[in-house]
Amino acid sequence: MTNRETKTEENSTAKTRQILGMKGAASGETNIWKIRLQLMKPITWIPLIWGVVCGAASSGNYSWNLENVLQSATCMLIAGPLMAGYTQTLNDFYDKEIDAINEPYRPIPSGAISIPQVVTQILVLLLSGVGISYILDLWAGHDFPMITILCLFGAFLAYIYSAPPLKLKQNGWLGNYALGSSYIALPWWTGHALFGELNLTIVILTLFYSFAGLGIAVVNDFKSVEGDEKLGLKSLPVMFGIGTAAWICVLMIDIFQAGVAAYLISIQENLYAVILLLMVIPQITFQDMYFLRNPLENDVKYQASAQPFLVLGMLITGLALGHAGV
Ligand SMILES: C/C(=C\COP(=O)(O)OP(=O)(O)O)CCC[C@H](C)CCC[C@H](C)CCCC(C)C
Repeated sequence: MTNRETKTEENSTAKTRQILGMKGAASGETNIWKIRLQLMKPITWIPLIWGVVCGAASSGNYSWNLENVLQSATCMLIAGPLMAGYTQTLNDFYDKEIDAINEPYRPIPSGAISIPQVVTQILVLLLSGVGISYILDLWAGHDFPMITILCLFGAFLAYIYSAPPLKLKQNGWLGNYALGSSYIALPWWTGHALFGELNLTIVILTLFYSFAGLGIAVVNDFKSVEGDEKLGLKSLPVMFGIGTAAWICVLMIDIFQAGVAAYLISIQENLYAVILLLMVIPQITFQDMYFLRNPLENDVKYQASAQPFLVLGMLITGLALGHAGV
């Protein structure tokens, strides 16, 4: 490959990263809609959308008719573009200073978008998310507006995660559990509540599963150790050092998935439990091959290789719960 071809390829990768809201994005974008989309970090919508699918599966009531498809698509719109978009924009709004150190090319520290434009975006996304949640509750015939309540709860969690005085993200344990649970449990509850009755077993099991999400959330912290340290953010890599934090991270991911498999065995869903355990094996392999060897270099590579198996395991669990009628 010639130098010119390599440069062109690097440029297009940086552009893609910019649109998806990933680290290493290109700077200098002037189209305001692309900048707005970058702030909403579309890459982060995927787990929330997937969580809704898992919840629909665990309700045991999802059927492939047009109304259910449209209702689940609306729920995914709320969870992904609207509420995850709101959360990410709000987070970047409160992270101006730290992003100026860690990711200065991001839209706010680079000055690509003004503060009033950012505030408008936050409000529009939040109000649309809450409004459409209420419409979805009416459409699903809910006496109690569960989807709206979950949406408001998520909005509140997103606020205390990013904004002072609580700013949960400053604490490695609390912040990452809030992140893990709102990416696993919250959309799961929403999908389940849309098609069935949300119950305590689902709530507790998904909160348990969210500890694996905590591990995944910690992987995200290795990229920003320098800025976090300077600004006193107590992420796990800052508190325990890179090596120990990487081990905490992988143990959380593996042990809590295995715990969920043990629960599936306890409710006689043995086949689903075995499939879930089989999904953990490649994750352990990638932890050994990439992450534990060099967490700073291989964080993204590890996520890209291992995450598909974690999320498939979530769907297997959802199907098992739906099958068991939990
Ligand atoms: C902003 C979030 C993560 C980014 O964290 P951090 O600043 O450490 O990372 P970067 O350096 O990459 O910026 C996510 C925070 C999640 C939050 C606690 C709550 C999310 C709420 C849901 C989006 C609400 C979904 C409701 C729906 C399912 C009805």
